[in-house]
Amino acid sequence: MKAIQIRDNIYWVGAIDWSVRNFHGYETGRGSTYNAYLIIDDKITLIDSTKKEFSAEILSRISSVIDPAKIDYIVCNHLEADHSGSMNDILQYCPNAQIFVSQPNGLKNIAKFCGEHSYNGVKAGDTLNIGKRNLTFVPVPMLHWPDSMVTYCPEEKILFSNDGFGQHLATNERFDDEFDYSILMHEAKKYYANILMLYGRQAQTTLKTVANLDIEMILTGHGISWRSHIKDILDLYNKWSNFEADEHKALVVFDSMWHSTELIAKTIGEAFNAKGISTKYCDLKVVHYSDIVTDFLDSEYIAVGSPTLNNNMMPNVAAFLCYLKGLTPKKSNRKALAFGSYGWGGQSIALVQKELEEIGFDIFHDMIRIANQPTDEDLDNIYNSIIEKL
Ligand SMILES: Cc1cc2nc3c(=O)[nH]c(=O)nc-3n(C[C@H](O)[C@H](O)[C@H](O)COP(=O)(O)O)c2cc1C
Repeated sequence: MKAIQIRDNIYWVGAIDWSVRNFHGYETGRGSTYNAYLIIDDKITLIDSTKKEFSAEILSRISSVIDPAKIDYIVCNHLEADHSGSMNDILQYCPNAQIFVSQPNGLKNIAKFCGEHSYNGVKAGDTLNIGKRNLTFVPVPMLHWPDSMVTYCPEEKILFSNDGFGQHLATNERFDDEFDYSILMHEAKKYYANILMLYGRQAQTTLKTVANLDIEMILTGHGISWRSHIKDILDLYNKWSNFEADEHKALVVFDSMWHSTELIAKTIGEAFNAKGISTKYCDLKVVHYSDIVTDFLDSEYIAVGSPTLNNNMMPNVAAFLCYLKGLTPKKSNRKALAFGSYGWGGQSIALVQKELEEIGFDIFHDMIRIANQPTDEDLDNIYNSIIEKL
């Protein structure tokens, strides 16, 4: 397989994963890529690698430019196996290559990911000269692991951003001006929501650092890289990392066995719409939670409903709330409501509300509990009561 030239003597040598549909629970309907970059300078330098399953692919792309035995330096911006998994296989060809990883967090753990080798720890601002070019290391802890860092090349004005600004997208195109803009931005938002939403503070710190750099290209660790829409993606990261909500957006998330909770969900949505708040229905039987959190990222309101099943909420709803709880920053101040139908005990609704409170949402309306199927009168009451609160 061939490398793709990015600039003179800089190549993309990553792998395209057309088939991946589940990435640690995140539904990746458009696949993904594991991006790695090769710089040919006095010291031949590889930046990041791929999942282990793609060792042959990265090695063949590297081999289309140089003999992998000639690699002098490898930069590991992030230990996670999608960026480091093939490093051990690559090192079989260039056992004397020097490896650079963040210090202390990368250095502490890299052997567990890449095997026993000699590693060099780098700190904020450390610079590695590779010939005509320099590489400056900028650790970005918890964006999204403790070891995460980005690498900047001032001579090229390129930021190798690893997981920052990436998207899960399998594509032969490498740059933002070669690909459908709205799909790209949607996937960038989905990536931020599912991987980085919890780490808004760290993203803000990174954005401040990035703002001081002269950047012509952001070469990402996944999907498409940025050269024409850098300002757009930085502005969006600023908005997302501030956790800014649109007061005209609501989500109604539910599961339902016999449609009663579903009827309540539709009524709640109609009330939102009547107040000019655009509402998305998310039936957990068919909408994946990684898509729901993408919409949640900028929705002011969220209503979550579950019928009672065996004294509990539905498993789908519990899974969604568990995922949402893990990703939502503290003090999020989003507005929430619990609802559902039940047959006798009706425990699910209070359990949902408790989870919403624990996540830190403002409960803007009393929980809605309806025994069995809601009557027209029940639905009218729900509609009017919600209108009153909005
Ligand atoms: C398998 C099963 C278990 C149930 N367990 C409970 C329960 O423990 N407590 C309760 O109040 N209702 C229970 N119900 C009744 C449902 O909550 C009730 O039928 C409700 O109206 C269903 O809402 P839905 O139409 O949104 O699915 C159960 C129903 C089924 C089918």
